[in-house]
Amino acid sequence: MAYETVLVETRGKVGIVTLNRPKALNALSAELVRELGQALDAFEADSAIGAIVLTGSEKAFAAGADIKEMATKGYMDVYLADFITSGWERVTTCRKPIVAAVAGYALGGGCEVAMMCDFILAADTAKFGQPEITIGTIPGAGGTQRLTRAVGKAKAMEMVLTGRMMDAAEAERSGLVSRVVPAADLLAEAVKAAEKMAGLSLPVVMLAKEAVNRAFETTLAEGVRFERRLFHSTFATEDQKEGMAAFVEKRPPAFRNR
Ligand SMILES: CC(C)(O)CC(=O)SCCNC(=O)CCNC(=O)[C@H](O)C(C)(C)COP(=O)(O)OP(=O)(O)OC[C@H]1O[C@@H](n2cnc3c(N)ncnc32)[C@H](O)[C@@H]1OP(=O)(O)O
Repeated sequence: MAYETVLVETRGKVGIVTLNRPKALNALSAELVRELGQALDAFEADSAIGAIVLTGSEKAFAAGADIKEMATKGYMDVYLADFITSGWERVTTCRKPIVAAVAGYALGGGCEVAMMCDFILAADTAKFGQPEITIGTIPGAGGTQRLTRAVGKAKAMEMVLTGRMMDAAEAERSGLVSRVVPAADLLAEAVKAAEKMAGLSLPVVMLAKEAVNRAFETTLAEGVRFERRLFHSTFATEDQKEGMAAFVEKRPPAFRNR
């Protein structure tokens, strides 16, 4: 598949998608979002891939939806096309784990796409924000919801109502990102985390991801019941037998994704 706006590569069991519109700070055009979806489809379908890294450039993970493409749209254009939902949420339906590796700006839709990933590793240069209010609109790809769940109401309100950006250190303190690393190490660290996941049992990793995501959708009691059922189901896998036998026998496990 030939891509124009993303670069796609593999390193062992890790698929890497790099957003690639450097002159527009990786603004998320319709074409880029479509190609991102195609790249994720390809990695999901590839049984050799166990985890995915989504990244951008040194200057920008992504500076948001493409404002030039969006500026003249009318209500019927955005309503009938269900603008933002269609295509963008492909990241949230990906069953394999996705790490966002963020350097530079992750603004508007860029911040929203990063938050759709399973976790965010940030370079010390990263800046997160929802500046839509400064251009006369509001977040439309989950920013008001996911940011609030990640950092709490006070910080989310300030960011959404004023457009203030958060730097990497504040993002880590606030729970938006899992870790901050030097910019030069960002991709290597993200690939290392992805390799770790890709070396585990894919079905069990998928179950774990599903269980954590359920925490955002349900009550504590329901979530705990759901988790217990998934936990029980791991005992039907060959990989649970292999993982525990390997521990007892003091050898590395050889998972077969079964
Ligand atoms: C998804 C929704 C619904 O939530 C909506 C959104 O995402 S709305 C978009 C939210 N994002 C923003 O408002 C950020 C817009 N960008 C900026 O504020 C600045 O570009 C910056 C602070 C990120 C960086 O500033 P600077 O270093 O001065 O670079 P620029 O000269 O401004 O930008 C370089 C180049 O990139 C183009 N650009 C940047 N962001 C976008 C964008 N979101 N859409 C389209 N194009 C963008 C910018 O226009 C420049 O290109 P040229 O005009 O020089 O060709």
